[in-house]
Amino acid sequence: MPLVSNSISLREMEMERLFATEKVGGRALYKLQAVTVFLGICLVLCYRVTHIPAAGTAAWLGMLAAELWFGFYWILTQSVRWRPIRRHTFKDRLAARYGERLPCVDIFVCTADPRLEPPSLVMATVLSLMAYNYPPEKLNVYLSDDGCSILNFYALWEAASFAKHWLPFCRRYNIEPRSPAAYFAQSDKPYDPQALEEWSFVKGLYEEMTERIDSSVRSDNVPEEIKANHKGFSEWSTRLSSKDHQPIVQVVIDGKDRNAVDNEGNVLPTLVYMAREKRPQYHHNFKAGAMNTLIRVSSVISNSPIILIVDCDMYSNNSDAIRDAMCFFLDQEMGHKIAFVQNPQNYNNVTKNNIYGNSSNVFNQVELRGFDGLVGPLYIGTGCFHRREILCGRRFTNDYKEDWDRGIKEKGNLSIDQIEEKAKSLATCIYEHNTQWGNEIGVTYGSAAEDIITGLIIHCKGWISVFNNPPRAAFTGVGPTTLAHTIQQHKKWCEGVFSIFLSKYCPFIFGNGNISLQLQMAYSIYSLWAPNSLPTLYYLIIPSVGLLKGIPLFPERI
Ligand SMILES: O=c1ccn([C@@H]2O[C@H](COP(=O)(O)OP(=O)(O)O[C@H]3O[C@H](CO)[C@@H](O)[C@H](O)[C@H]3O)[C@@H](O)[C@H]2O)c(=O)[nH]1
Ligand SMILES: [Mn+2]
Repeated sequence: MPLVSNSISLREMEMERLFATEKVGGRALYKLQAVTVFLGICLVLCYRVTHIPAAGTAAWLGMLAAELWFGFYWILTQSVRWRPIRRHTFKDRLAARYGERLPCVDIFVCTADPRLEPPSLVMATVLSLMAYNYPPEKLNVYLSDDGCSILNFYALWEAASFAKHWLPFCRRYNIEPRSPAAYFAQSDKPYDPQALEEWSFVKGLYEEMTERIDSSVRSDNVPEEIKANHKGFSEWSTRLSSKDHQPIVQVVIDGKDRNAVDNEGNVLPTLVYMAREKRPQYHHNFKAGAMNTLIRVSSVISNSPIILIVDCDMYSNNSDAIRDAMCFFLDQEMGHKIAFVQNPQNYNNVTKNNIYGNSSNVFNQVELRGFDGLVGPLYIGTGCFHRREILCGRRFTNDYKEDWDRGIKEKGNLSIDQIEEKAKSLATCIYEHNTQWGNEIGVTYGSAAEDIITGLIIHCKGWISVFNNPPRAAFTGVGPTTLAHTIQQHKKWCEGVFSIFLSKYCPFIFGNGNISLQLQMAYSIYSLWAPNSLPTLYYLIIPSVGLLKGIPLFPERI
């Protein structure tokens, strides 16, 4: 009975999978609606072409041009609406198969300005990332400080000692979220007296630490007696400017050191501070430059196969997020094709009905899922797990096998000081000169939307990506709430993605032959945001002007 045995083996194969993919329902209805919209667009265009008036011809033709554009743009958007999919992971199967034999992970957090991104909040993010439900000896957290601020270094030093209490507390009570700032703001006092005692003790420690950090920020100074505690403070013995300074790499916690343990004797994750060299005469390439330096610096300290990139204002909200990502990377059928696992960018300070649309519901709930149905979501800069090799430029080949066991796990012959010196030599301004960094290797330079372009190149090299949107969001952060901030952020994004469209990375040119036409269209939705504003403005302004002047631009009777 070959049929039956076939179906059993197929079922068994399904049971082996670490994640499932399902189509989002209601597609037939959506497609029906889309066909009616398409017909509507055609009818509007027909009417425009066949009813050109004698008076106000130019304005009428302008309306036609705007409608042609809207029709074209609507067709582009269908690429991400046609077949959205949903994923879910099987962490129990991952645990059954691998136990704790999981790959090492390097976590990159970036910050740029202690005035705009308060060090105490950056530390809440760092602590949430150190507290993942993942073997701590396999976690390495790197903070890139583009502001080169002693305040951030001091805050990280404080966070390292608070982590000795925080990590066991998180583990014992299995709390969520693991950002102490978010947790204490949300959680109620526990009823159990013993738990309450510990809760109050840890909360007290956290508040005292935050107060010390905040007061040093207010006075823009770190007390002298504290500076004696760590050799790293001597880097700031001369006053440094954020735009002109030597490279700094300081291993604040060395996870390979047997003495680096929390107050219950468990290993701590490695924690590293980095401020890459900055000189006025060299371009620093913003966040992309920081990420590329971290890729190199981490390669001599931990060199993990997986890299998680997080903005400092986005804390980990789900301590299982790394295990979720591993369900994709370690899946036997698809894992070898997956370059990155992207989580949505959720904001906890923005309501669902925010008037500027900053909660990005359509993008997060519809479009990213639509991308996933094509080849996978774009890389959106934060909340993304990358494979190191692929971020460093590897092309897809079917025979490539990832070495999940890689990573520097044991103490080598070099001392920490020697490792730091080696890392510093990789964080200089001139290191990248005459190399392919920022071009063929690492995050791509030249656009304010370095993330989108990097993701596009990875897709063009044959890899796929995965969108993971678990019920409990993996990351949440602070989004813009005022009109001024919203405009500023949208301007940066619009400029960034439009510059991609005008460059050699234009999805229709660069993607031609490398990715499907649908994916080229999908990328273009965002690349064409900026020009989309022109017909929109025209459509808003000209009909009103026409109304005032008595020139009708819409049919008077239907
Ligand atoms: O020279 C710089 C500039 C920025 N950053 C950091 O980059 C992150 C993102 O910058 P931000 O100014 O907050 O931009 P957003 O508009 O919030 O960022 C979104 O858009 C960016 C560009 O598309 C992506 O890189 C981000 O990941 C994504 O969250 C922040 O953590 C900054 O600290 C640096 O490290 N160095
Ligand atoms: Mn931000």
